[in-house]
Amino acid sequence: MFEIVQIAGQAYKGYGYSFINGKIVFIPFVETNEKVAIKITKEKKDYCLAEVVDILESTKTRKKPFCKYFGLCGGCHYQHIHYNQQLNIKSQILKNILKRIGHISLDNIEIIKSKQTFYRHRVKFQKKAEKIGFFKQNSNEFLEINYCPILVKLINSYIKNHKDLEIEVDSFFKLATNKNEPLRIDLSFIAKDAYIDYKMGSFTQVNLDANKTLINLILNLVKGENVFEAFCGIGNFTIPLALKNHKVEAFEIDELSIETLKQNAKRLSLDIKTTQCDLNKPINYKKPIDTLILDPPRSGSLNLMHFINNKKPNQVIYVSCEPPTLARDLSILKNYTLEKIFLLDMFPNTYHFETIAVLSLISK
Ligand SMILES: C[S@@+](CC[C@H](N)C(=O)[O-])C[C@H]1O[C@@H](n2cnc3c(N)ncnc32)[C@H](O)[C@@H]1O
Repeated sequence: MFEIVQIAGQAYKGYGYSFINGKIVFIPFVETNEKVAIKITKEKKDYCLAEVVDILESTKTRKKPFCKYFGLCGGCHYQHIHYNQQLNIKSQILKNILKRIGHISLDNIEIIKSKQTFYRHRVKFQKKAEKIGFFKQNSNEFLEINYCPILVKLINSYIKNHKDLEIEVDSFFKLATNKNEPLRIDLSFIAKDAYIDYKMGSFTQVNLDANKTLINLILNLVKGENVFEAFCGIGNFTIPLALKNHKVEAFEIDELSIETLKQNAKRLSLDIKTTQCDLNKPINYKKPIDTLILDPPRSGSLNLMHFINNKKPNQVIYVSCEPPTLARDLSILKNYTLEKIFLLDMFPNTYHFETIAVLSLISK
């Protein structure tokens, strides 16, 4: 049975929402104010999921998606919406989440755009027999692809030319860049000939252009000499900060990442103290901190919030890929004002984005 609804607003994770008999219904690939015919696909106690059967009235910001797999593939959520409107939606969603979960009201979010296609440098493919693909939207069903306009052109050429090779799916980029050569983050925009070499297996940012913007933003924001950096990975921020003469101590759980950071620091003759540790456990750190930077996984970091409340660094820079945990964590901080929030669109055409929150201590 079909229902006709008007889209009331946009929710996180790419959905629009509407209500049927007071119950919220989440619908992908729509935009606020559109009138659509939908079919309910899942009914839960508190909400329903639905799919669009027909668009009866569309918005002016709707456009034709540029990828033939859009709507089938689980990767993109917003190709049907003009880019500036995607940014408005993301910023509104961030504001709503900060208010609802963190009780934080904000007038201003500074939006930083990035390149809309061919930006992704790393990917995890699914493989079925000799075929390469992704999972379909909200399922484990395989979808064969021969092209992805979100991935960099190098990876696309690899899909075309080497489709029938036996490959480890998460080593795809390594193979595409010639077997065992180390991968590289170029830092020559900070210091001549500077770079970070790394191997597959550690976390790295997937959009290298937007990553440059992120590094520059952090370098411009950081105040003071002594920096405590939590969840440092392979040193994506650590090495640039040390190149700019900050005294950084970096903390991370992953052994390979810490080893990679150390090797890169050694080659660049940088004096960086690293600690391999689980930041969910109590942190014992006695030295003064001017700026604390954290870039946790999606789960956020309640433990770091308690550490910050006790330690009281002058400045906190929180880099987050998951607004709900960011909002939860910020609401716990005592004695800090939120100076600025940036929305860096690292993942155009998907619902994902990075948020950078800058806070300063009100009083010790
Ligand atoms: C979002 S990444 C950020 C890495 C780095 N800032 C970058 O830009 O590449 C999060 C990092 O946190 C690390 N991590 C996850 N859980 C952790 C924990 N409990 N303690 C310490 N580090 C952790 C991961 O290994 C990963 O390197």
